[in-house]
Amino acid sequence: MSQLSMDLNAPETISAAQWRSCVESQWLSDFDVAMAQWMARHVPNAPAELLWMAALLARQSGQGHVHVRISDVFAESERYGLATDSPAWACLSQHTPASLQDMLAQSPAVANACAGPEPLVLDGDALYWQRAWQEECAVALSLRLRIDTPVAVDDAALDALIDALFDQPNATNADQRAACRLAAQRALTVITGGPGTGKTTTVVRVLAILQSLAVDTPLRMALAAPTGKAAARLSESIAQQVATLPITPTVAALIPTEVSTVHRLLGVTSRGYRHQRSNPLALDVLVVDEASMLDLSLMAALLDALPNSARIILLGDKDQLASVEAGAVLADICALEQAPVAELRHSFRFDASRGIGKFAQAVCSGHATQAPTDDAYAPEVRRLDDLNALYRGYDAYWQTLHAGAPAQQVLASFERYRLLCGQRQGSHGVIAINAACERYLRGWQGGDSAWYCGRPVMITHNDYSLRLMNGDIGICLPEPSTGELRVAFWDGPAQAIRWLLPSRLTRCESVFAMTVHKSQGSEFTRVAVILPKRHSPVLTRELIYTALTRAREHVDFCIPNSGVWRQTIDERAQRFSGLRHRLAALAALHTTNIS
Ligand SMILES: Nc1ncnc2c1ncn2[C@@H]1O[C@H](COP(=O)(O)OP(=O)(O)OP(=O)(O)O)[C@@H](O)[C@H]1O
Repeated sequence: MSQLSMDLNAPETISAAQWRSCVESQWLSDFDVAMAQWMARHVPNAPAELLWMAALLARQSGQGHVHVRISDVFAESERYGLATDSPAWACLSQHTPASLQDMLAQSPAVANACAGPEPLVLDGDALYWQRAWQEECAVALSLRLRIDTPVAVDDAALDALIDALFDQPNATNADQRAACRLAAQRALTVITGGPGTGKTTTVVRVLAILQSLAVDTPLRMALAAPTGKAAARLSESIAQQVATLPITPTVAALIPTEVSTVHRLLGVTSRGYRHQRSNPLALDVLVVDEASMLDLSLMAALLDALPNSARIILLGDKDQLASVEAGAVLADICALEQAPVAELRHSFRFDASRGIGKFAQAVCSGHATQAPTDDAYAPEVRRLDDLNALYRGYDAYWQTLHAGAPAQQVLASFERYRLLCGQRQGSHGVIAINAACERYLRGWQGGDSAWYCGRPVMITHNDYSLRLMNGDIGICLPEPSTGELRVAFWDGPAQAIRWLLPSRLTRCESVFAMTVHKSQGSEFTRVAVILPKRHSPVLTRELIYTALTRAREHVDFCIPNSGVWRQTIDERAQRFSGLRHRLAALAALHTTNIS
């Protein structure tokens, strides 16, 4: 789908010149136009209104929204990028929201809140792609079923297990104890908290409790995360935690320590996922870490593959950015009334009264309206606008590299520092900063080949034949036995290295800098956050919070325009979806049926 591009010979309800001007003004992408043109070819006499709305829906989906509400388009046309002098607005504004809704409802391309062959669905005044509508309905039903299913637990046994696994109740473990209780009593639980609040500590205890309560029946439990990086991090900390628990060897042996990616768990094949309703996963309990990164489509696939009897425990930080793809499932569940959510508020990593911990709270609450220039957050958080100084953050990596250290050390050294940009484009975007950082670091090395010793690359798509996932990072180094340049990747949890020929990596890019979005699920000792000179809607409070909490010890902020900082803190990330509403409506239906 992403290969689609504008078709200059498409039927001319809307002229090629009009489409081109939408792309040139950056209101639409080539892909958005191609989607509308596809509609023009397949729907006889498609009116211009339908095509503009299809293009607008494609644009909004690209920004992570699941649907477009017609009333919102009229009430907030600016938010949708509809300039008053644009041909799209000239066409749409001839209508009232109700008349546009009626017109769309008459179209053979639009189904009326039901599954069917039509590419679009109108549900109330919300317009969806057919697939997204079906996924949202399925996710809502499956989550609601679990929220409403009571789980019988022996309370006395549960209390005894919690007492055995935790110190006496105190201010720092009270939330964790409550999270364990909730997770034992519910078929769906969200355990949310910022960095180092004990999500892993808690979930390991939850698994020990569930297994102990099941007595002699071994539970089939699995752990998964949306990215390879997040899976590797969880694997490491779970294994450490299980080893320290006061539990019997039998229970310990049943707690999984291997963490798979969600894609791998589902078993990706060329025809879709191996596990789905007709071939469900053989599981009683599934834990998904970094659940804020789960998009609607992946969540739908996961729930489809899980038997209804399986419990789900989602771990994540509800204040972080949502998934790259459309949807915000974790945030939607957390926003429900009486949601099965346990929040861990005490951070064991950051002191809430200083540095990163204090600044993260100020960002989250919207109080950090001043860029971090004062001493309130120093020395952990600094403002540093000199880009060359930020590039020098890679000095230690460059030294490890040129000392001829083994690949493991070079990869580990690279993981200690990262430049994080708010966006891809522009003079302070990922593309330009990567190029500038490469020039700066390579200055003395000479040569201009694309593949050079020390080039770090990130894979930009899932490549199952090479066992590489979107987001995996490798470094170009001389392979020790031949001295030839190859790309070194971590291979499994045992610190092994896999070497691949650069020419086999067809879709990858240099990664001295990455977007904050792409950094989700990763952690570094130090990060530098680079904001652009002009504000854009992707710059939000949640983006700053996510960037800041990627760092374990230190954060530098490069803020070329102080006004952009304030606008960014004032802007909230919003995802338009019907999931929250659908979950609430299903609860109301349930209550009515019972009464
Ligand atoms: N109740 C507790 N008492 C003492 N130390 C704790 C407690 N809970 C967690 N810790 C410690 O705090 C640190 C962070 O815990 P943990 O890794 O479970 O947090 P997390 O929320 O999963 O972190 P991350 O943000 O990396 O995902 C660990 O060193 C852990 O041992």
